[in-house]
Amino acid sequence: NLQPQYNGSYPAPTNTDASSFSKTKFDFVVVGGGTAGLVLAYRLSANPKVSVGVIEAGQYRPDDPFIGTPTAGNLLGNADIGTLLGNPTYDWMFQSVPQTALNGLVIDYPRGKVVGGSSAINSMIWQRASDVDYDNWNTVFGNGAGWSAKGMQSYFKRVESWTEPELLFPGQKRVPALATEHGTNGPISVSYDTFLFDVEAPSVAAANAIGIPTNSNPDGGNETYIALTARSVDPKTAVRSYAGNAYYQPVIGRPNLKLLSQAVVSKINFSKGGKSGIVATGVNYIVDGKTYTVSVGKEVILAAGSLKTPQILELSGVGNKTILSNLGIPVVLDFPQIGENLQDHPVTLLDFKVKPGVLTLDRLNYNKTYANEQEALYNNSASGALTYTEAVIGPLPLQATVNSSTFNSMYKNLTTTLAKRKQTPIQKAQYAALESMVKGGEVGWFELTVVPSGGVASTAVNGSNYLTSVAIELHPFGRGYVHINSTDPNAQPVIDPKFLEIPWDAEVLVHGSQWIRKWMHTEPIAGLLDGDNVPGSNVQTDAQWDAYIRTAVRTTNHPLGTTAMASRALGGVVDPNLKIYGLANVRVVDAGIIPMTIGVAIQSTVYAMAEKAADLVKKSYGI
Ligand SMILES: Cc1cc2nc3c(=O)[nH]c(=O)nc-3n(C[C@H](O)[C@H](O)[C@H](O)COP(=O)(O)OP(=O)(O)OC[C@H]3O[C@@H](n4cnc5c(N)ncnc54)[C@H](O)[C@@H]3O)c2cc1C
Repeated sequence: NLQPQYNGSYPAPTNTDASSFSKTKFDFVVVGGGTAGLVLAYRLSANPKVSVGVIEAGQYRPDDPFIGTPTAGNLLGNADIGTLLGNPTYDWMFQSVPQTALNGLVIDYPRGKVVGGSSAINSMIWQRASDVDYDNWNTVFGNGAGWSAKGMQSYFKRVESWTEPELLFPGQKRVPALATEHGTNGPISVSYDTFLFDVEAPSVAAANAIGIPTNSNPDGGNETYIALTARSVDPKTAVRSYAGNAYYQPVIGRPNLKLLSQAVVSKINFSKGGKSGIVATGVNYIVDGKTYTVSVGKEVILAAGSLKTPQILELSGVGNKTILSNLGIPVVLDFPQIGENLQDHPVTLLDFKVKPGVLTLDRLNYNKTYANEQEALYNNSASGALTYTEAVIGPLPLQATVNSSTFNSMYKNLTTTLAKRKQTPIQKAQYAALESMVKGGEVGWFELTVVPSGGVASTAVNGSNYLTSVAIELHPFGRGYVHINSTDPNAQPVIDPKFLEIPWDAEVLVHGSQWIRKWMHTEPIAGLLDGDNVPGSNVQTDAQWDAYIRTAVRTTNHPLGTTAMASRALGGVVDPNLKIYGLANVRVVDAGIIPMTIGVAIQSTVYAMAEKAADLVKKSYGI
């Protein structure tokens, strides 16, 4: 067996316990041992003179095969296939409030609750956005050149140990520039699928046939069009590479790094009135129903994720004073922008029947002999179907999926809608940037994907094969929020992504879904399919598609923006050093600081941002 073996039982012990942790005064307390939090822990504790304490609500599960095996966990973030999502050992299992524009539909919001956070349960897709997305962080949001695409590039490389692809898609060339974009000595292994099913290459060829080229270097500043997508998987062992095994396991022995697992942070404690202003003095956390306090020497770093960091701030008295006062929480700092500006990529689902004999992932579910064979291959040689992650992904400019008259009419409707809305300063800046981006066609607006299985858009019939295509809107205009409605730190926050509340967002998904159907009816993929499944071919007109997608919207699991990095004038929550305005020593380092959605899946950006944050923290203290 190629997997490294942890021979003990789960949850595995870390290197501290609740009581000894509370007796230590750490230089830095990191709240959340997830994707970004563990990058901070790894980098800051590299200096033996710096003490770092990490508090993580989930368990420590080194070498857990459900986390490690690419297909065991999940293929698609929001699908109930697999063992990680909807399983309280790994997942916070949040849900949105009923979505007004989706006839009250409630959206499942999985979030990693384990050492490694969401990187332990995600779909492992590894993408980098087009330059313009990061350049906006510099110019539109006022954060300076360090946050531009150029300023971030060395941090993307610092994360990665990249291995070049073995297989190539139709239309793909080996370009040396792909290698120079990537790092080769970083903690996260980045590689490509070595096993594909029968539907990927024909799908790419069909897209090529209708004018969508293959992009041989999607990481070189232009993400658009179809690529063989990289993934965070170790190519030698075919095991998921994530914050837990890449940024924590190797440094568990550092005496100056303590990670307390299964502990829920309930509050940051502040002192007020001194010349430094509002200073965080420590953090409260709950283990087995008992509350402990740990003190902090330098800083509290919040890395609890975009849906939990605002909750911790609000429970600590930092947030909208009306929300806090209604719950009887004493106000430390009135900060109405905390928890606002929630953005996410909405996705809608379509599936198609695949002809008998055409290999898809479904065979693992209904054919025990095949499943056993593939399991043996995985265990003995790190190969076969169990190594699979989604490979065909294409962020397309909107103009590639709709004709110019449709584009012009959509754009006109958009400007009319926006003109009627009251916009906050950050929304004004975002909408202006989005309008210029969509017209420029430099970024992906609508993303196509191929999932070689059923069970996502509809219930799979045993013995049948499917192709699911997930249609994602990459730069939505909808803006939601996450806030508390309870003083209980274990209660889930109120999450409202406001999916499709701006009609443009629905139109993008309607036209995108129609494009996907056209694509799937194009050879050579058409010859492998047995017709539309869900929605059926009775769905034809724009109005019928609109009605369908409002039943089929899910999250792509990329919530962000709830503690946005932007200038004060725009209503940002953190400054370009990721420090919360108005607090002396609290930083946020998680997906919440990303000010606006980017045109790709976000994990590589979260890692790179956290690497940069570690440098910023070190610089502030000369360590
Ligand atoms: C199901 C799913 C699929 C995804 N697929 C992809 C993909 O394929 N590609 C991609 O690029 N991105 C993907 N993403 C998104 C990506 O994984 C996340 O955006 C990223 O990992 C977020 O990192 P983070 O550091 O902000 O938060 P997280 O990694 O979620 O870390 C937050 C940590 O804080 C802990 N925590 C929270 N509250 C408390 C508290 N009160 N006390 C103590 N600890 C606390 C949590 O348990 C968690 O470990 C996916 C996400 C999910 C959930």
